[in-house]
Amino acid sequence: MAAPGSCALWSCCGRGWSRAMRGCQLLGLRSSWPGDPLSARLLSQEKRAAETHFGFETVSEEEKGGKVYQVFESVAKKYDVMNDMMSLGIHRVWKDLLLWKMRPLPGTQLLDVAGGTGDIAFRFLNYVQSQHQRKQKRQLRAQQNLSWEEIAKEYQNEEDSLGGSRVVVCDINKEMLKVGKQKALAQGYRAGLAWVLGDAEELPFDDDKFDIYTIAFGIRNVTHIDQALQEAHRVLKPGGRFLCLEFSQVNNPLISRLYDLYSFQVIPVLGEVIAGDWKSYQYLVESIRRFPSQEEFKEMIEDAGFHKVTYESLTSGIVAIHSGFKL
Ligand SMILES: COc1cc(O)cc(C/C=C(\C)CC/C=C(\C)CC/C=C(\C)CC/C=C(\C)CC/C=C(\C)CC/C=C(\C)CC/C=C(\C)CC/C=C(\C)CC/C=C(\C)CCC=C(C)C)c1O
Ligand SMILES: C[S@@+](CC[C@H](N)C(=O)[O-])C[C@H]1O[C@@H](n2cnc3c(N)ncnc32)[C@H](O)[C@@H]1O
Repeated sequence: MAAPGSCALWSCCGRGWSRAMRGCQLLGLRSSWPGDPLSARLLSQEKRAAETHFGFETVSEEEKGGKVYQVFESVAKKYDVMNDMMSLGIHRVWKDLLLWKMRPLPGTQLLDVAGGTGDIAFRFLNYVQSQHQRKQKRQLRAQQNLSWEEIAKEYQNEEDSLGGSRVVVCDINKEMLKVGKQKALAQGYRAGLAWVLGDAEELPFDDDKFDIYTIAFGIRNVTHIDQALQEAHRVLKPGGRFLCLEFSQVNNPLISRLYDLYSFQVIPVLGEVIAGDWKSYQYLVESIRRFPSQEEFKEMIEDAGFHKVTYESLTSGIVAIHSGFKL
């Protein structure tokens, strides 16, 4: 396996330790010796608290990052085709809806975390480009006496065709980014697009930098969701918006039965047949069941400091889009 975002794993272990220390400090135990009974109890509680889930499996927090890395390293090349096959193309509609909800303005600086192979970024670039072109056409129509050279010049500046908008795709997985970059090249996306290797829990960006933060089908895989939400809050400018598209809780009992059947009986089989990878797709369906409900996730977003948090369930709650603002 390639180095699984080695810095991310280091920082994960480091954070576990520093959290334990911070907990002791808050309890006024800074000078206590790990050998005394109270400290030993606190440390063993900390050790238990450091367990988490990888699908239905209980694993240590340190292990989870590496396992998630392996999943996406393994599926990267077949990722896009799998999504179309498994969802019969429905994931495209969900992603389009995320963009329609976002309605980015000219000049928007977007950070797409866990951006993988670039689906949200490409939609963003299409959206801002078509908005900009519409505006440009309106302006050119209003200026009747321009020469053809002036008109041609308006259309030629590629950077400017986005009206100053930019998107940064940030993902922890080298293989997913590699597929994304190849796709961008093949589909002609170049201007206004950057690819950054980074962990949602420790974003490599300054404070107050972006207008919009998106995370689509990503947050479910993160070890410390609360930490990722705090990072989203940190990197957004005041007034900036958080948008998350993620699997959620189905609210119709009949659809829920069919959904379970499809998820557990069909998806891993498709994973095996198309991508030669049953386990990764078993993890996908298990991780979906482990993810908090719409209301629970809304509270987590509020706890991270976001305001005006709302959500919209799509396709009977199979997925939901959560939105919040940094004020
Ligand atoms: C490793 O981690 C991952 C790997 C990835 O490739 C992707 C992700 C993240 C995910 C995305 C980027 C989104 C795209 C991927 C998916 C949507 C796959 C996950 C799918 C589910 C958990 C199930 C829900 C699927 C859908 C809503 C798509 C529509 C599918 C159907 C309508 C099923 C049609 C299938 C058949 C007719 C085949 C025969 C099926 C059976 C014998 C089983 C019984 C099933 C049914 C009778 C129908 C199932 C009905 C539903 C699912 C309910 C649909 C409800 C409505 C349309 C309202 C990643 O993390
Ligand atoms: C299901 S894919 C979603 C990709 C893309 N957003 C989409 O909608 O198609 C999940 C992505 O989350 C990434 N990921 C998992 N844990 C992460 C973390 N801690 N930080 C950043 N990205 C992470 C994976 O590498 C993977 O590319």
